[in-house]
Amino acid sequence: MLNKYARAFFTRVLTPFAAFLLRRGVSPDAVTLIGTAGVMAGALVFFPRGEFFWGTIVITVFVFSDLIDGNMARQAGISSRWGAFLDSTLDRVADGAIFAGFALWYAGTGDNNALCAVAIFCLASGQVVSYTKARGESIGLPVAVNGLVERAERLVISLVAAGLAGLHGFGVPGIEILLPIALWIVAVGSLVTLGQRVVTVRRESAEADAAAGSRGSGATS
Ligand SMILES: CCCCCCCC/C=C\CCCCCCCC(=O)OC[C@H](COP(=O)(O)O[C@@H]1[C@H](O)[C@H](OP(=O)(O)O)[C@@H](O)[C@H](O)[C@H]1O)OC(=O)CCCCCCC/C=C\CCCCCCCC
Ligand SMILES: Nc1ccn([C@@H]2O[C@H](COP(=O)(O)O)[C@@H](O)[C@H]2O)c(=O)n1
Ligand SMILES: [Mg+2]
Ligand SMILES: [Mg+2]
Repeated sequence: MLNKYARAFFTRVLTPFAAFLLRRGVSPDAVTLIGTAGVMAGALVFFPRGEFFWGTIVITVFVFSDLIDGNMARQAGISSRWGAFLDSTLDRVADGAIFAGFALWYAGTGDNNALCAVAIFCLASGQVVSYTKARGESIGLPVAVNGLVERAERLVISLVAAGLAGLHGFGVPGIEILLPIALWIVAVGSLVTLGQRVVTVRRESAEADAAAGSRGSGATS
């Protein structure tokens, strides 16, 4: 949903900055790589120590690189298959680091095995949700579905909650409960999204196979 409705807004807002980086000779690939490194650092340095506010600030600064790199590539007319591969692959790395950061906190000082398991579930289910799209597209299907909790929702829900939960460290009482609530929402939402995508791929593959069958062709491996 956010991908559908918020992308146009952020494209408008970030286009001047993307143009500025291009003028300075920065490449889209460099933005992709630096952005991922920044997200990983924010998640794996701050979150395992329970420093959710500062971790979220660092991640938020760097996560927008994912909207800037493609913008730069399109403006410069250098969008490439390699860039698409790098962007999507490093998205998985960044997402893994964020939920690993939460899991490490609950496995350590946060001392809550159940929430550690929920964070690991968010990590794994998010990767599978993205894989369904990548694999569906690789076998020639459109995977045309607006899922309930796609990547943008996973990031916004968990990061807004983590940033607010981090205010507990500045003396705001009770607010740390937002992070467990967000993790449960992302976990359940990812499961629903997985179901939505599987149903879509099932329908689209049946339609494609039926169309191919009527032309005497077989399935794709
Ligand atoms: C005192 C309060 C302290 C609180 C401080 C924290 C506040 C800030 C908190 C959060 C901000 C979070 C911002 C997150 C922005 C996320 C942007 C982003 O990178 O989105 C990525 C997404 C998809 O990009 P791609 O097309 O490159 O990736 C594809 C995708 O990953 C597919 O995965 P799938 O969806 O299938 O799982 C893959 O299949 C595919 O391979 C891959 O290519 O981009 C978008 O969706 C674009 C829209 C993003 C809109 C984000 C809007 C959020 C902005 C701000 C919210 C901030 C609210 C602040 C509230 C503060 C409360 C106090
Ligand atoms: N280093 C890069 C990154 C991205 N691209 C192109 O942009 C598309 C992704 O756009 P986003 O707005 O989601 O970042 C991607 O599919 C590539 O076509 C690129 O060329 N090089
Ligand atoms: Mg990108
Ligand atoms: Mg991306």
